[in-house]
Amino acid sequence: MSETEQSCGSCSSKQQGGGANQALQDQLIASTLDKIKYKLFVMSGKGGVGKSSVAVNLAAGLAQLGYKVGLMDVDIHGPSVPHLLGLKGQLDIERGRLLQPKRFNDNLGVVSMQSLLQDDNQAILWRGPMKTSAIRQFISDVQWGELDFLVIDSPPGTGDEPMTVLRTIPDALSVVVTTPQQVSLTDVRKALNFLQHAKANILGLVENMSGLVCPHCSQEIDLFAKGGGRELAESQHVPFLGEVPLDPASVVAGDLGTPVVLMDEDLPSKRAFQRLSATVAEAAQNSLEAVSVQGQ
Ligand SMILES: Nc1ncnc2c1ncn2[C@@H]1O[C@H](COP(=O)(O)OP(=O)(O)OP(=O)(O)O)[C@@H](O)[C@H]1O
Repeated sequence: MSETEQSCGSCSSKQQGGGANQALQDQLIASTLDKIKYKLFVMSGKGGVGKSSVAVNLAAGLAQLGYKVGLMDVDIHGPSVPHLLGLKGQLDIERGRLLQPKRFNDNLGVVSMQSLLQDDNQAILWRGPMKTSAIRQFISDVQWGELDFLVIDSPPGTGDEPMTVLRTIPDALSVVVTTPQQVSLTDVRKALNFLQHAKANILGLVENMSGLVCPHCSQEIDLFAKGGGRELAESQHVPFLGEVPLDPASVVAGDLGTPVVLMDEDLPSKRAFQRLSATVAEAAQNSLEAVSVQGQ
């Protein structure tokens, strides 16, 4: 594996074209986002808590409910969305044309920054400004059309990528993912501070890996304790959106490229993601209504 400074296909085509015009890009971003009703920004304070799994299953769960959904993965360094959905290959990039999302099914289209890179195995050494410009370009250059929901998966933490997404999509509703362990809860507190500082809209908190359902006896074991996410949400006055158990089937589903929420079997994590999707859809609708009432 070689390490290199690399630009994505989309960036390089614009550079050849004479550099991006910021005002024009702002217009393009605004016209893309205008056609999308709700933008869900899935984030976490800590890596490995299941943020991408939540983003993928939430997108697939909303699509299953009949909504038109887009899923955008802006994790440049560790994109897992294409793997979790079994999507391979790069997006077609033609100079001067908008990018078309890959279709996962009739209701769900997907784009990942990984599919813009020339070589999946190359480590990328992008610094802050490059990431910011690549993400803005990525948001402006995808032709989503009319969508009910755009689900955005970003890298963990409070770095350049989350900040760029929040600045570019000010009406994004943040869904914060945590696990019940103390170390994750401490990081999520920092993530909530970051969101408040960025004046972001917080839709609520999800507790992932919340108890383990034994595949043999179906008894629930509190492997990493349970309920810390709900308690934290209450103490921080943030809505609690739901909990998803630790379910080995979820890992198998991910490796098969099928979100667990779409599996045929009746699984604890499938049921949890279905509940979460319905709760999120309702919370998003309520939040938009609240904003329009405040604006009257
Ligand atoms: N509810 C769950 N039950 C069992 N395994 C899970 C669950 N949620 C996530 N996982 C597994 O945990 C691992 C990490 O999940 P995932 O990649 O979604 O986390 P992440 O927070 O997005 O990670 P990163 O910080 O790298 O972006 C994966 O192997 C995934 O299959």
